[in-house]
Amino acid sequence: MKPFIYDYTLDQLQDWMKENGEPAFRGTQLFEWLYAKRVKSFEEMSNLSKGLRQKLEEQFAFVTLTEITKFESKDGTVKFLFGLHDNHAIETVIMRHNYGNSICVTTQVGCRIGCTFCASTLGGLKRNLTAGEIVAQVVVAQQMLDATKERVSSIVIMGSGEPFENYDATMTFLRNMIHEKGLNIGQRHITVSTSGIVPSMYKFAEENTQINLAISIHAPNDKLRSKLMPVNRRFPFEEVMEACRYYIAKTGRRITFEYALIGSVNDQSEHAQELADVLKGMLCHVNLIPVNHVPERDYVRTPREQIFEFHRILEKNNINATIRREQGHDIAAACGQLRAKHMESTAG
Ligand SMILES: C[S@@+](CC[C@H](N)C(=O)[O-])C[C@H]1O[C@@H](n2cnc3c(N)ncnc32)[C@H](O)[C@@H]1O
Ligand code: SF4
Repeated sequence: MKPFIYDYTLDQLQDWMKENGEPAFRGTQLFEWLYAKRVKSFEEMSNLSKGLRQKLEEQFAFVTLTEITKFESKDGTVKFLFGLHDNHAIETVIMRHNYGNSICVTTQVGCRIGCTFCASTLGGLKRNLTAGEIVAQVVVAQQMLDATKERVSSIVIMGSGEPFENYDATMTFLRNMIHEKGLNIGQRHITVSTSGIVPSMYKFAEENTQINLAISIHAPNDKLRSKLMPVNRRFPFEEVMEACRYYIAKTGRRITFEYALIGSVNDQSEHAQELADVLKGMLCHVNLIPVNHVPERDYVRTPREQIFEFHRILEKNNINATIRREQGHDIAAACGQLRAKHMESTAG
């Protein structure tokens, strides 16, 4: 199979041009066609010679995603189920906010991490996405928004999969998203979320970017976290915290902790106090997320009053926290659910 043209960075495209007897700036032109003009074929790249377009066509594949379904929620959220060339399916979501459009991208087909509350991991990991398959999710979303002259203004890597277990593809994707000759998305408007893959957290601290880092913490201690997230046995709570402290010291940047509130499991006032004690003095923010119901799990949501109480305890302890506003609930926006349903309906 031919590699995807979106798998490459600008530098790599320039190198390819030079190796093929073309000046490096042709690589820049190609990059602009892909990201700034968002054409759908090599044929449309009118400032490249016919011979060069043919060569590109022979060596690279262009389209990587086919739309299986698209759901639109009342609040403007759009959820795509895309088919890949090998018949796997992935989800991508566009969320409309008053400050702009945010896109939630997927980095793997499924996930092997096994968090007990997450639909993405139900069938295990099928495979990593290539950088180009992650890029294409944003390009297709932007092509849809082009019709109404809107743009993707922020990106969250919070779809299915663990981005820090597909590190190189995720970094290539990020570099292409922030490039000024491409979609030029502000680094501070991009967030990568991890379940706490410690070696990749250290690596990310050295990348010298302004991209936000979010850690899915979901518990205030080692014991409870191991129950909810088996990955905690590989990278224990204290090691994750140590990596967070290193990241903050190295980058001077604030970390976001994501905490899904699960009724009577991790949502009691003692949990809030314990979390506050652990995070005291850290440059951080806590994002409280009422857990999305996953039919295969019997977790229930925390009652509203307890969510507010949890929030109050954090704030009283000077821990900056917000309760996440939910979007797309009416189309099962919870990550991985649309794909899980699709797999069920196509099985056998
Ligand atoms: C699907 S994960 C993808 C990124 C990465 N694998 C991670 O865990 O951070 C994105 C976020 O969704 C959260 N999440 C997963 N299932 C959820 C559920 N049923 N309800 C609420 N949040 C959930 C995760 O904990 C994580 O914070
Ligand atoms: S929450 Fe993230 S790491 Fe955990 S299973 Fe889901 S996608 Fe994987």
